[in-house]
Amino acid sequence: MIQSQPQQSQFQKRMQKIKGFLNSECNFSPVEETNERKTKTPLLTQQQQQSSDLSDHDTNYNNVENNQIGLKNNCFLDEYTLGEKLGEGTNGIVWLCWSKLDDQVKYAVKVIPTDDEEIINMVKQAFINSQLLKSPFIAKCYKLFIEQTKLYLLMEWVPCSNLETLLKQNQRLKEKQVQQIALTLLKAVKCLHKAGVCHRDIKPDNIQVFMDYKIKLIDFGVSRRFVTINQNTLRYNRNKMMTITGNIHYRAPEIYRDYGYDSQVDLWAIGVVIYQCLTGILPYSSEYTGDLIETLSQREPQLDPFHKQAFLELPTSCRDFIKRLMMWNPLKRLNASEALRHIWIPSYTFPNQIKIVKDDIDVSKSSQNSDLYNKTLINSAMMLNQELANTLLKSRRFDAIQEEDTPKDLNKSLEVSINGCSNNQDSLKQRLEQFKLQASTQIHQRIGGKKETIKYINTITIFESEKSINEFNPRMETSIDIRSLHIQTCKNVKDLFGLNLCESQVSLTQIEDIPENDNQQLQTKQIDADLLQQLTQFEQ
Ligand SMILES: Nc1ncnc2c1ncn2[C@@H]1O[C@H](COP(=O)(O)OP(=O)(O)OP(=O)(O)O)[C@@H](O)[C@H]1O
Repeated sequence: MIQSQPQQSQFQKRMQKIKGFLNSECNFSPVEETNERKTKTPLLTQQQQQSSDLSDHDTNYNNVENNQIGLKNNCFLDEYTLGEKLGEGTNGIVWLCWSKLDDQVKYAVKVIPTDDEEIINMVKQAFINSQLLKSPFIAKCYKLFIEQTKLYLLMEWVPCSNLETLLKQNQRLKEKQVQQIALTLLKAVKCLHKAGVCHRDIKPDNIQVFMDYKIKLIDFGVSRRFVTINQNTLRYNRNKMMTITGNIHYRAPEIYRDYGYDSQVDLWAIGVVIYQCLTGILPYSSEYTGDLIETLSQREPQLDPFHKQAFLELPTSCRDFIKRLMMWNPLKRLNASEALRHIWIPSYTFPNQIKIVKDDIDVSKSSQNSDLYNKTLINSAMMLNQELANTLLKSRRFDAIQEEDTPKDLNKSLEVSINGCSNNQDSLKQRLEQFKLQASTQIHQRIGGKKETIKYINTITIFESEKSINEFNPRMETSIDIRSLHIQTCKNVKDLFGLNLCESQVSLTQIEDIPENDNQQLQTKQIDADLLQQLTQFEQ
């Protein structure tokens, strides 16, 4: 269609402006949103401001080559052919497509009809945010074409259904399936947050689920960069977000607070998604939006969802996990890394072709299996520290879970006993003391307001090891041989962070879900002999 002269010049002007915007060292840093409250629909009305003194965190936009943004005269439809419709969102339709030069590789393209500059900037922002992310669990965005009345966002095609469709078909999913969804979703969000990006619209529609229940996160339409670096001071800023956005059923309560919110809102949304997948119901819902907003705006935690029958039927560790993700207070809520270490999240799976690098080993997972733990993985002081960190993390979170009731017994104690090698007893003791101090400080700060002291760790005892350090790891001077990690609780503590401790002296590896109708039985996982052998080889 031939444009009339005035329209053309207006369009050209706008393109000039956008080009200038893009070329000005590509400073797209999202900046603090205005303090003014805005309740807006995703994409259509959200406002973003520019700030010149803030630039991007840990990545520069030079990575985002200009040719990825189709600002030239090239039209999307000159280069790509549209196929079938894949889905429809509030702001546009998603189509299958392929390049005219190579029809073998398929893509998905979101076509957003608009000539509103604000929306153009928003989509650009979302596109740029997506460029910061490299995760197998996040759908890639390849190119953005900005044309006169349409935007074309070219993405990786994720050939599977979304979680919303799955839930419509099945209502509830099996625990194992949800565990896999949770694991991969948390990995996606961990990557997102590490890059300083908050998704802000995690919901079943935006989660594509494969046959093996691994996911890919899509739609960064309302995502926001919350970490920026101040060029003058070279210090990182964590910017609070203010805009009320995302689907109301997945919105964290702090979104309705005046002091702003941070990336922890994504963790709340994951908690809601998991709750919904396992119970078939939404934790907070109402016929009237106003009622829902009122519930979420309450200062005190609204705990009704945790008293619903469908929720109470879930296994203890699962309930514990959901509660920790749905902590009213975002500071008490697990972050993505912490959530990945929760006992409900399945361990890393070791595929047939085993390939492990040391950094990949999540020590906390090894603690779920005593053989694996004792024989192969934990053989350095560093790892011991990490293991203790996990113990303490859990202890610390024990405080957090008390959101529901006030602790009955404030004198609970926890003893961590480590079998260590005599050579390194002194340095080990020193490290542990230091660690203990740090831990108690943290706990003290956490509960300081209440002027109460809950002691989680009374003593850390180191026992002589049966074997000498050299037999295990001759290369590392500081390494120690830890035969097992024991924690001892006082008599009253039977249930720590939602899990049964059973005996007075149990290895962390033996903490398992409380079995139905058998509150004292201890279950230990059997280790796969092949896996153990492969891991042992790796250690050598
Ligand atoms: N990369 C993709 N690969 C395959 N299908 C996709 C892809 N992106 C989106 N879809 C499909 O298109 C549908 C619409 O996606 P879109 O992101 O536009 O909207 P939405 O997230 O459902 O809604 P809204 O934009 O209102 O939040 C999705 O639900 C999904 O099924």
